[in-house]
Amino acid sequence: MNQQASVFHLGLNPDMLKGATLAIIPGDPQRVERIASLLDEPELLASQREFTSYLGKLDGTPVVVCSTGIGGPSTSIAVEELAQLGIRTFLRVGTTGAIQPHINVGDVIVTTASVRLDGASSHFAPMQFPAVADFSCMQALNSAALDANATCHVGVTASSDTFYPGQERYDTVSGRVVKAFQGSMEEWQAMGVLNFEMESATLFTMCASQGLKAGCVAGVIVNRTQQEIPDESLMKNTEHQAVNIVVEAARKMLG
Ligand SMILES: O=P(O)(O)O[C@H]1O[C@H](CO)[C@@H](O)[C@H]1O
Ligand SMILES: O=c1cc[nH]c(=O)[nH]1
Repeated sequence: MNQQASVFHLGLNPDMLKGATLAIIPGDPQRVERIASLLDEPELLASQREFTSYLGKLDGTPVVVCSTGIGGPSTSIAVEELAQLGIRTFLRVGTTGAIQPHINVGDVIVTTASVRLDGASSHFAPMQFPAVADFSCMQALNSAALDANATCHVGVTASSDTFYPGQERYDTVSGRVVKAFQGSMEEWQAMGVLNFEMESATLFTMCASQGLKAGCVAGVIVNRTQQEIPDESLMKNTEHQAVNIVVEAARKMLG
């Protein structure tokens, strides 16, 4: 904490959180206001770098919404500093690329555990430690998805530091992917991995290894077996569905 008792990056101090213990954490700062609008009495707290935060209430209980930015390093900062401020449960809501043919754009995925294709998680626990979601968070997210009549897939996610090589994308300047990732998507598919995203490995490892709870729901905006570029209008609807689900899951966690 600095001299004003604010944490280093988020621009928040303990008084501002009013005792909140649960945070909803999207990657995109622009998603924060939309999530906060579904809470009672939403109030902008701070906006610094990739970290925009709001406080709101669900059935009278304070809830924080704070963006993590893209990837493990910034996610680790957001989660660390929110935990310093008293947050104990983290519900990530993101967008994702599915890699199994039966998953459609518009579906949602609740992650049970993540393949640790990130670097930040190894700063919290050795690679033998699983990046596993908290069971009660998974249950709340799955139940909220069913209540919303969403098509929900529950399973393992590959969570990568990079959007391009780590997710075996060849539509890059060089057109190359390093050998370590060539053929990796096919291998994950064969192992039943559902999707790619970029934060859950760090989030789950740091939470599971430090007595914190974490869950992750993501809206499917592309299916990598069909297309690389998302349809903008479908993307917004998918994102909104995932947002509605995470807010209702938060309500269940607090109830
Ligand atoms: O939509 P968000 O939450 O940012 O999540 C996904 O989108 C970003 C990549 O486009 C990565 O952060 C990935 O995890
Ligand atoms: O393919 C995708 C889509 C969203 N986010 C990712 O990390 N990958």
